[in-house]
Amino acid sequence: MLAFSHVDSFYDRSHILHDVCLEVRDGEVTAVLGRNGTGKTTLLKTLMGLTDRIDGQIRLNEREIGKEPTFQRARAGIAYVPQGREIIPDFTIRENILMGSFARHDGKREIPELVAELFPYLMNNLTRNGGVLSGGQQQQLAIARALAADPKVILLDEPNEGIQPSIVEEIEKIIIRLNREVGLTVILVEQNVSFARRAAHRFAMMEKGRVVVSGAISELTDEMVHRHMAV
Ligand SMILES: Nc1ncnc2c1ncn2[C@@H]1O[C@H](COP(=O)(O)OP(=O)(O)OP(=O)(O)O)[C@@H](O)[C@H]1O
Repeated sequence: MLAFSHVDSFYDRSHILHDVCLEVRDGEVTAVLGRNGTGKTTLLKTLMGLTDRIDGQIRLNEREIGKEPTFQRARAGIAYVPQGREIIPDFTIRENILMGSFARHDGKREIPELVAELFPYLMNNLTRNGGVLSGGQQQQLAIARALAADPKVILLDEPNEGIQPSIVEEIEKIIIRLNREVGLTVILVEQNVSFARRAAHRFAMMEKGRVVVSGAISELTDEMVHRHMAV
């Protein structure tokens, strides 16, 4: 169980998250929804320790991680796939994947079997540079890098943004497999409500830095989507 308890989060003096309470259950997909600029990315960054300051508590099982540095949270099993993917263009595919392995708790520096199984294209092109890949391939690479940390929880920030429609379905299938077959806990920031409904067990809707409604995905009504997501 991952739990935010009355969390406020800041960039310098900008107060972005307000009194966020949220429980993310083990083995489930939790979709974080809301309009642009409502704090979804900041929620993930706060969990990774990438904002400047927080008040409140973040617990991973019984451990309070809210004041720990980012690398310790990564070692505790939380992996982050950022919006925009942040691939290192001049590093090869192999090097980009192995970057994730530095967060492994057991010190192994290897490409996991799971990555080979999920991403045959990457495995067949390990010496190509990350920068020459398409958006969809870079998204796969960013997920592979996260998996190289052998995480228990994976944070995905709009994984289908800017990706060709033909590849979107592939990425969606992989995300669902990571949860249903591999057993990873997933926090998915998503604008596509239809995918969120298919993939997620629970949802949290954000508005102006607050979680305004949350619950089982079956409780997400069209009226809520309209009220909190229509532009
Ligand atoms: N580094 C930063 N310094 C100051 N303010 C920031 C910073 N990053 C984001 N913000 C502000 O925090 C608020 C929430 O942004 P955030 O990116 O978390 O929203 P979001 O819901 O993920 O939106 P999007 O869908 O556009 O990514 C916005 O008002 C944004 O301008």
